[in-house]
Amino acid sequence: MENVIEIKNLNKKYEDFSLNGITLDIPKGSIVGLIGENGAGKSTLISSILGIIKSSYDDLKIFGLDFKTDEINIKKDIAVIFDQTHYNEEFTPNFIGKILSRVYSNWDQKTYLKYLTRFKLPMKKKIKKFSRGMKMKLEFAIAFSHNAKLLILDEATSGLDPIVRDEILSIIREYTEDEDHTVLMSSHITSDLDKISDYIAYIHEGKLLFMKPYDELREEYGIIHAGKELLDSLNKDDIVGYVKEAYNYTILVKNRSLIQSVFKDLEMTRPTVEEIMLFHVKGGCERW
Ligand SMILES: Nc1ncnc2c1ncn2[C@@H]1O[C@H](COP(=O)(O)OP(=O)(O)OP(=O)(O)O)[C@@H](O)[C@H]1O
Repeated sequence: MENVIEIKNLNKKYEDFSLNGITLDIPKGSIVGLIGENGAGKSTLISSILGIIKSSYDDLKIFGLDFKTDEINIKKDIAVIFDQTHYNEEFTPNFIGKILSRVYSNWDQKTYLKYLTRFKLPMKKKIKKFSRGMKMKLEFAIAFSHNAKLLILDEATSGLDPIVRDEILSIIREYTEDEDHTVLMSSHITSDLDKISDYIAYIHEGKLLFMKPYDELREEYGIIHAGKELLDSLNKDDIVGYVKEAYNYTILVKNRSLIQSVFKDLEMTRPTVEEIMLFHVKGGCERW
């Protein structure tokens, strides 16, 4: 499988935090959801990949090109959307189009106008008068108008209402219908990632815990509601974490099919991304 991003042993050290030995491949044509608690290192990783902050690594390739020698070429094909617009709020979409047509050699003004119309964004209104949803849609219109092959979103959908978020998820899905298009997306709204991710990459305290296909995750893990007796009879290595509720335990297990083959009548549900994250972080505890 072709990879759009290949990172080998990326490290970044701050005084009180370090990203440690991140090795990660992002497959072409996929949507990769990047998860992790506050301060886990998601933004630091994204900024490192983009060269916004300086990090060390054994290898960083994007589109098969070496980031150290081809940064400028690589960046032409990347669009990044953060949780805030980085355009001057005095600008209008009309003016931004004019500027960007000079910045990007592959700027497509027709496509830009098409998206502005589709998103109902007024050409001549200053961005400062836009709602947050409108600002994010403008970012997407821009990203899609210079034919970016890699879209990186860092908390881009936070603070948006469910309807706008849903619309944005549809736009992202539509974007990846072209198999040359890839998305790396960090979000705390894990239900959004449940809806669209092909892979989940999980960063915890500066380390990559795993990067796995979403379907495999749902296949591998299971949620069990049971009593202490069952908790005690499970193989300890299969228990990712558990929570004691009023009358029983909620347990996140690995090796779901193996457990099911031993405990045939046991009811197991498939966990959401949020449950996988919570149980990994909290381990075994009385309650969250
Ligand atoms: N410029 C900086 N100088 C020192 N420490 C920093 C700097 N930028 C980030 N950090 C620290 O690095 C750690 C990781 O931050 P980062 O923003 O990457 O986490 P995150 O996973 O994106 O968190 P969140 O979900 O809250 O956005 C934090 O402890 C933060 O304080």
